[in-house]
Amino acid sequence: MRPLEYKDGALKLIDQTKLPTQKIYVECTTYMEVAEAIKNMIVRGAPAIGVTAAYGIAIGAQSIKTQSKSEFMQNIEEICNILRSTRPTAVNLFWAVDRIYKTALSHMEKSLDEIKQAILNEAIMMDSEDVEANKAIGKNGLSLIKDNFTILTHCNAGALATCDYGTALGVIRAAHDAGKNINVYADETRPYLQGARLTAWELTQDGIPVTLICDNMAGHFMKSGVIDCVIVGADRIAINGDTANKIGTYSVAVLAHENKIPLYVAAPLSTIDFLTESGDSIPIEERVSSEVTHIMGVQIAPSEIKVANPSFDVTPNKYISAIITEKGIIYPPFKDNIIALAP
Ligand SMILES: CSC[C@H]1O[C@H](OP(=O)(O)O)[C@H](O)[C@@H]1O
Repeated sequence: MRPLEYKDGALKLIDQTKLPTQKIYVECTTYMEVAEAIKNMIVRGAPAIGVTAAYGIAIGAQSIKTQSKSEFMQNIEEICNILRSTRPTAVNLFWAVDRIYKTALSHMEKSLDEIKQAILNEAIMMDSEDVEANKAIGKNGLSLIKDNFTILTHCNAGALATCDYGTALGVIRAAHDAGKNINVYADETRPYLQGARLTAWELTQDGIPVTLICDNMAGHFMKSGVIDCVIVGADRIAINGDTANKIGTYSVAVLAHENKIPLYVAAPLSTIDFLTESGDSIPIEERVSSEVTHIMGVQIAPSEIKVANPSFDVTPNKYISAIITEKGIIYPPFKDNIIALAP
């Protein structure tokens, strides 16, 4: 199940704001439409928004008419900055934009048409690399999942958050396909309900047993011995292992720690920020109030109410048992073991 598909100058996206009741698509033919799709969470999820931005630059490059290479690169820089400005927390976005920009620079001796093609080829390569990375994450995570495990997950770190297969849900898919008879408890994940709307939908589509719970029920099911482990995705992992993920992950992590339940982060290396020492300096996106005061357009709070809506929080490394990547499982001491993987 892929959230995005590039073909002949257009990027077709599943409109994730409409799932699960409607599976409709949005077609982006300009880089501004791609930027709006990321900003408005038509496409979301750290790896997915990175590759989406890469395709956005490729589409933008095709529209640049100048025959001057310096003007072309100025235009590319403007497009990159617009895509960088869409959302601040997922480091994959910045990693992807930087990789495309460097691709353009490394082909400067070529013709403009060849540079445009090189940019598109790089975006296509990043797309397929992400899918392969997710399948490797799934395979590497298998050793942590015992038969008959009940796994709690938060938000959606599934195929819809990546280019396919998912990270946290990649481990869950791999365990299910390996016949481990696992079942999943999915937090609804207020306020945007990625768990209720997306994870529950994905796992149901795949025939993986899933129970939807409200976020405030997670502690009860941990304390009562239902949950065997927690697996979540990530938007930015600092080199000391502190991890930014969907708001509510920190609460889940503290509850898991209190109940001696392992919490695993599943993420590709493109989610590790090798320039950030700790979670203290990870920017946290603040989103619009209406995401809290309305559910699917239905008002549930007074219009004039003051709202705080941080879209992510940071889980300190002491609450994380291991980080599952495509290169293998990273255990504490995270800083030494993460730096060893630095490009
Ligand atoms: C596979 S990373 C998914 C990651 O991104 C989500 O955030 P959002 O839905 O706001 O893009 C959430 O933090 C997931 O864990």
